[in-house]
Amino acid sequence: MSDRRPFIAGNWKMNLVREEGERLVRDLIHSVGEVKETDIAVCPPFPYLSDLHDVLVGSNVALGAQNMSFEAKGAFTGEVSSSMLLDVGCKYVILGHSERRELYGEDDEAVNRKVKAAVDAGLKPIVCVGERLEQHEAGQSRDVCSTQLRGAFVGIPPEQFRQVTIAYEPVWAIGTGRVATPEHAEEIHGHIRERLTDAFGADLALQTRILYGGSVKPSNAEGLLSQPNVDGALVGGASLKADDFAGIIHAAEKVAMS
Ligand SMILES: O=C(CO)COP(=O)(O)O
Repeated sequence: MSDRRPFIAGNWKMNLVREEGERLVRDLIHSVGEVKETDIAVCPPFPYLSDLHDVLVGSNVALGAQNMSFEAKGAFTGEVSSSMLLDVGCKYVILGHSERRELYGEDDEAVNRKVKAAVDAGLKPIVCVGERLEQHEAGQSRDVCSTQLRGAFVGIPPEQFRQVTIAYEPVWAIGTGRVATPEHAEEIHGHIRERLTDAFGADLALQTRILYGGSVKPSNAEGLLSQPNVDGALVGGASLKADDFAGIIHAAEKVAMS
C-alpha cells in the first residue's frame, strides 16, 4: 500500500435515522480506538452531521458529507454549501458519486464546479469515478475513468489538488455484491495514477490516495487493500454496521502495519 496512509470512509447514503446513526458511531469509536495508521471517516446524511460531529469530537473518526452545492450562497432551494459543511465540522465531502451522476444528472462540469468550490473552501473532496456495466463489458473502464478524471479537475492547480482523494467505484459493483477482483481494481487504480501523473506530476500522483468502492466487506477487504495502488475503501452497505465497518478498518490497519 506504499507510504500513503490508508483511508476508509463510510458512505451511509440515505440510511440510518438519528438514533441508529449515533449508536453506530459510538460503537465504531469504541471498536477502532486503537487504530493508528489508518484514516477513518463517516459520511452521514445532512440532517445528522452536526449532532454526529459532537459525538465524534476527540475520536479518530472524521466527518464527511455526501454531496454539496457548487454555489456559495443564495436562492438555491434544497442545496447545501461548502461553508455550511465546514461549519458543522465536516472535513471531507464525497463528490461525483455515480448515484448523483446517474439519478440526479450530475455531469463532469457540475462535478468540476463542486471540486473547485470544495477545495477553495478548504474541504477535502473524495471524487468518485467509475464505469457502468456495459462500459465494463465493452472494455472501456480505463477510458471512462480518464474522461471523468479530466472533467473533474479542469482548472484545479496542483496545490489545490493536494486536498483531493479519488475513489474508483465501478457502478456494476455498487450494492450488487459483485466486487471487483483485486487484479481489476489494481489495474484501474494504476491507470488512474498514470493519468494523475500526466496531469499533476509524479510526486503529487504518488501522494494521492485512490480508494476502491463497490461491495467492500470485511471478507474481501484485505485482498483489495493489499494491492499496491489501492489506498483504502469507500464503503456503502458494510459501513451501516459498526462491526462490519470496523472489520474493514482493521483489515486496512493490518495491511498498513505489514
Ligand atoms: O457506493 C458505494 C460507496 O460510495 C459502495 O456501495 P456498496 O459498498 O454498498 O457497494
